Amino acid sequence: MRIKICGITQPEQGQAIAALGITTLGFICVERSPRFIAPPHLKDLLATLPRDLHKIGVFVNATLAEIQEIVTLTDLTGVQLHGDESPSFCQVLGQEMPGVELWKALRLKTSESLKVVQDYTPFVDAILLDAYHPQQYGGTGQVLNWADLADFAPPVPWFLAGGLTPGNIGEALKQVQPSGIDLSSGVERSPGDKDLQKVAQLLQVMKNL
Ligand SMILES: O=C(O)c1ccccc1N[C@@H]1O[C@H](COP(=O)(O)O)[C@@H](O)[C@H]1O
Repeated sequence: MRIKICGITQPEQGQAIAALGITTLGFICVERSPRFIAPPHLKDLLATLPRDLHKIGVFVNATLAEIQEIVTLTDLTGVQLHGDESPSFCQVLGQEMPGVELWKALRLKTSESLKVVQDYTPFVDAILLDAYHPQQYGGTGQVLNWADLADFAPPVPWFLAGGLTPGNIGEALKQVQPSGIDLSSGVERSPGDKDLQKVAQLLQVMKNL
C-alpha cells in the first residue's frame, strides 16, 4: 500500500522519512497553512531528496498558471488539489501538465458528498478523501466516518486521509480498503515538524497488519 507523509518543511526530515522507506512525500503550497513552504525553499528541499520519490505539491484553489509555475520551478512530480477545484479544472490541468500525477482531494461532509467522485475520476490519477472542516481546508486532524467508506471503490486509486495516526491506522484499515494512506498532523510534533519516531511506528504497525 502506498503511504504518503505530508506537510514536510525541513530537508533533513524529508530525507529521513524517505530513508525509512516512504515513497511519497507531500509539500504544502498553500500560503495560509502553517505547513506552507515557499517555492524557492521547496525547490532547494526537493533537490536534496532521492530522484525516484513521488513529490506531491498540495494546492488550494490556485490558478493553473500558479500551479504550472511552481511545478516548473521545483521538481514536484504530482499535484494534489485540495480546494474547490471543478472536474473541468482537473481536465484542463491534466491536459496542460501531462506526466504530472494529479490527485483530487474531496472533503466529505456526509456520505452524500461521495456522489461527486464520479465527476472527477475520468480526469484524475487518484482521489483522496479527507474530513470536512468548516474553517480549514486540510491538515486538521479530523477523522472521517470510516464506516461510510466500507464499500468505496472508485475506478481510480484512492487515498484515505484525515486524522490518521499510528494509533488508529489499524482500525481504519479494518474498515476500508484504500489504495494508499496519507498522514500529516498524526505524525508531527507541531505543524510542519515531523516526528520521525511516529513515522517509524506507523511503518511498524503497517508491517504487522
Ligand atoms: O496540511 C495542511 O496544512 C493542509 C493545508 C491545506 C490543504 C491540505 C492540507 N493538508 C492535507 O490534509 C490532509 C489530512 O491531514 P491530517 O492528517 O488530518 O492532518 C492530508 O491529505 C494533507 O495532504
